[in-house]
Amino acid sequence: MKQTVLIVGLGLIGGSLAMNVSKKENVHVIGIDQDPETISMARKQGVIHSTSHDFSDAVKQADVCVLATPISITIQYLKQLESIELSKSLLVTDVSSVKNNVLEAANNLSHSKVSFVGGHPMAGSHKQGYTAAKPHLFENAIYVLTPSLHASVHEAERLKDLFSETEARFLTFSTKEHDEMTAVISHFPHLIASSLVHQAKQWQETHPYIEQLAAGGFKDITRIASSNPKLWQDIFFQNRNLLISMLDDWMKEMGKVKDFLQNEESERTYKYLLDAKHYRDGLPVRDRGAIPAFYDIYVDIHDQPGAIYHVIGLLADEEISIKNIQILEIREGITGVLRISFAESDEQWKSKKVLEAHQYEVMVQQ
Ligand SMILES: NC(=O)c1ccc[n+]([C@@H]2O[C@H](COP(=O)([O-])OP(=O)(O)OC[C@H]3O[C@@H](n4cnc5c(N)ncnc54)[C@H](O)[C@@H]3O)[C@@H](O)[C@H]2O)c1
Ligand SMILES: O=C(O)C(=O)C[C@]1(C(=O)O)C=C[C@@H](O)C=C1
Repeated sequence: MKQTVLIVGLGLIGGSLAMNVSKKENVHVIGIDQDPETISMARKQGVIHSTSHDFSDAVKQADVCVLATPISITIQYLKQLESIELSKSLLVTDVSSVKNNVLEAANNLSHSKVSFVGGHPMAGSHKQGYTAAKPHLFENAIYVLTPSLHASVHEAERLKDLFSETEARFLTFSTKEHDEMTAVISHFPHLIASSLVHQAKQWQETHPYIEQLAAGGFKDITRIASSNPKLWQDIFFQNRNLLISMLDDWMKEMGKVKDFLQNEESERTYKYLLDAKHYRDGLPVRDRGAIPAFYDIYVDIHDQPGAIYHVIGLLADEEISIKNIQILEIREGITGVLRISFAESDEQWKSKKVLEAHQYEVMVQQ
């Protein structure tokens, strides 16, 4: 049976989801975005089949609605649903990084035709907008579902089926569990990354060479500070209470480390670093199934003669051995993506470094 899927917000996340949903048979994708340029690119590339200037009109045609806008706007759209007259049932989901206020709005809906299952694909980028969207963005990533009070298991299953092309792995959590865990592994680290950049900026006033010295370590730990500040302002305020309490814990923890240093407690300092290393080293890297595991990178290339040859040549010059290479996406005039697989993790990271040194954009599959 043909399904009509409305995706509101075709930026990094909504655009990437649309690229997957539109691959499915019997799905008609309606896209809405406030930016006309975004709509025009998505239509040209066949990522959406039609568009609308009116949310209510589009919702009336849809079987599923995906809200992929900034969180506070997603909440406004959810509230609007209450007063829209629908002739058929509508399954609504979102992609918001913080869930408490979204789920509160969804639980408050008393529309008999609307059910809501929250969603959060745990993959992204510091980049924004449709031009940063990629069909493989969610491959192997965790996709968290947070059903509202009125949703059934069947509705969560429908979403998993709709997003099956993403190859994400679905997990269901309560809103509270979700917001606590994402505060720890995403929102708070973002705040610390921004604070480290501020510290460097202040030191640069008296040490002008700081920016030249900022190498691998500083760049790795602060990459996310280059994200869209408007989006993260929203995330911080949606998860404000948890961030405040985590800041208190962090300052206590830093006080402890300060004591180690002031009291010259080298053993305890060593143990602090060792415990962190053990936990970090033990984080799951990737799934190893029956098929031999490869270590993949994704490289953005432009649609021009010799583009693939150039990438392979750079790796060959460094004697890096490639196990597999796949062209994921090349359409005339737009960027394509190469997936290159290696047998060893070291080769994967070395390739990233080599290609980035030649201005390629590289994503490592972890
Ligand atoms: N960036 C990430 O890494 C990431 C990861 C997972 C989830 N999320 C969540 O995804 C959502 C979107 O983030 P993003 O990174 O895709 O942002 P983005 O800026 O790339 O995309 C947002 C899109 O929404 C459109 N938009 C804004 N207001 C609108 C409105 N009123 N009506 C219609 N369209 C509107 C914008 O034009 C843009 O195309 C956020 O809720 C965020 O919490 C982000
Ligand atoms: O990789 C990045 O740049 C991200 O910030 C992605 C990231 C994360 O913190 O892991 C950011 C926000 C999302 O809600 C989910 C994923």
